[in-house]
Amino acid sequence: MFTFHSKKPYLVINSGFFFLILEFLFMLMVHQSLLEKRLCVYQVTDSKYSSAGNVSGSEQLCDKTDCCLAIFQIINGQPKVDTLACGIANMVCPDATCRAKPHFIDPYIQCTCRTDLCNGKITWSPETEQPPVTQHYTAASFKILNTYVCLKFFIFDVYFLEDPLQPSCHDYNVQPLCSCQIKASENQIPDIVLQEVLGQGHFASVYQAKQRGSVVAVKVYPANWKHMFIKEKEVYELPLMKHEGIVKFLGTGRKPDNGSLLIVLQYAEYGSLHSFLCKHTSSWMLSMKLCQTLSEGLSYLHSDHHSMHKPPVAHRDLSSSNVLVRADWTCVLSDFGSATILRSCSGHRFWQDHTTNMQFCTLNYMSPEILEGSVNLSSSSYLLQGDIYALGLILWEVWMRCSDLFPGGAVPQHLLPYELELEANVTFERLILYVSEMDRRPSIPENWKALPQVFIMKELLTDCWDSDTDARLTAACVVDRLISL
Ligand SMILES: Nc1ncnc2c1ncn2[C@@H]1O[C@H](COP(=O)(O)OP(=O)(O)OP(=O)(O)O)[C@@H](O)[C@H]1O
Repeated sequence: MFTFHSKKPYLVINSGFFFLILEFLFMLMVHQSLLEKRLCVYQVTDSKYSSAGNVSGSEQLCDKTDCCLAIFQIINGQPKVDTLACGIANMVCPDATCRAKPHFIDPYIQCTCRTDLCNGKITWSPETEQPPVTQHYTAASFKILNTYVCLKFFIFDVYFLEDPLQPSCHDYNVQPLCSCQIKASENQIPDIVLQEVLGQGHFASVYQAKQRGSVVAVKVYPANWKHMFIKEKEVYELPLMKHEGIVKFLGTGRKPDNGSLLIVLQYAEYGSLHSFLCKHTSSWMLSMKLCQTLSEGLSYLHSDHHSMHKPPVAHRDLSSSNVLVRADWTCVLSDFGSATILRSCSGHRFWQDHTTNMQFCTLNYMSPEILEGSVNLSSSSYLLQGDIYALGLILWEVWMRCSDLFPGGAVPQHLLPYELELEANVTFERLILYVSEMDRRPSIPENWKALPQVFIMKELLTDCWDSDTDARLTAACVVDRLISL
């Protein structure tokens, strides 16, 4: 293997051994990079960010990623710090320094970078063609304007490549909202009188309100969350979004006193499915009505009526809190703040890379592939499949409150998925271990086994929350299976 010349020693290595050494060096580098933990500037208002690593003063030692993250809001032409912290697990950050990218959510910009404390220094060039500005931030100068991101998000972006060899594709273009689409079309809706608060979310508050004698629900976004308001409004305003399974959208408006932005919706008398299940048990027929109307709503949301310009929409934050129950015990989908419109692509190929699109979904309902960050970035169908996983969990929640499924026994209190197994405060770490690594799901009670329909129900749940995303049912199939029950 080795040949030494007497004067000049040459090392002659056979190719197998050469590659072995290369592999060893590569493993060593990987090992080193794993040992080396990234240090990021830390300044956030949302304590959830602290779970991304150990915080010491204004610095954070990242646990799950090599990337630092920075989010800025442009105010009066200058970037102001919004969030500085470690990125989320599996984030990809090709840049060594923090080079701000125009964010499709106006007026924010963001960067990810992979050198220590790189997120404390941003290079940003405003659209006005001014020379690039490099801003340094010290811990003392940070002024946090808004809480922006929580643990519950993942990140992607879309790139398109013309490919004449592939004139049509079977997938969808994940449609980012660009600032050119933002039209200030909100009108002041007259005669709205806000009454009691129905719910308080991450960005908005929902009120019961009176409008010309009718009861309506009004979602109020503070003026500085305009981008979230626009994102949700855009989904409601899609063609053919009127459906029995989707909460009726009545219009938008603006509060004259403080500029808050309003989305006016049909009022759902029982509130969220979550609060309904907390207060009520249901018969078999009622639980089937809830499940079926919910699945029909999702099936419609996912449907593609291409010729009529209704693209499929992935909800991406499906949970029992984002499903409403009307007076006739039918379910409607609501809260499209995280939804993604999947536009058909023709003559284009695309792939997705990690930049930004926030997903504020509820931890318990995050599918294994989203928890792991191992979503298939070459396809957008994973977004729909993520909804199906959440749908399976909600069906389980409904059936767990069905008195006919616990004959002679007490119906358990309402439980969120995994609440029994992992207790009320489910953490990301415990959930990923349980759901992904152990491939476990909410347990099916023993009582159910005596019932004739349980086999189909179990199969339906299993086929919704399968860890193999391609093995999951479509929402339309879920509807069919429920009808067969
Ligand atoms: N149309 C409605 N009728 C009755 N109650 C409603 C209606 N819309 C929303 N709510 C109540 O308000 C709560 C919050 O609504 P929504 O999820 O739209 O707000 P959000 O700010 O997006 O919340 P989150 O950030 O937690 O998803 C719901 O869980 C529900 O209890």
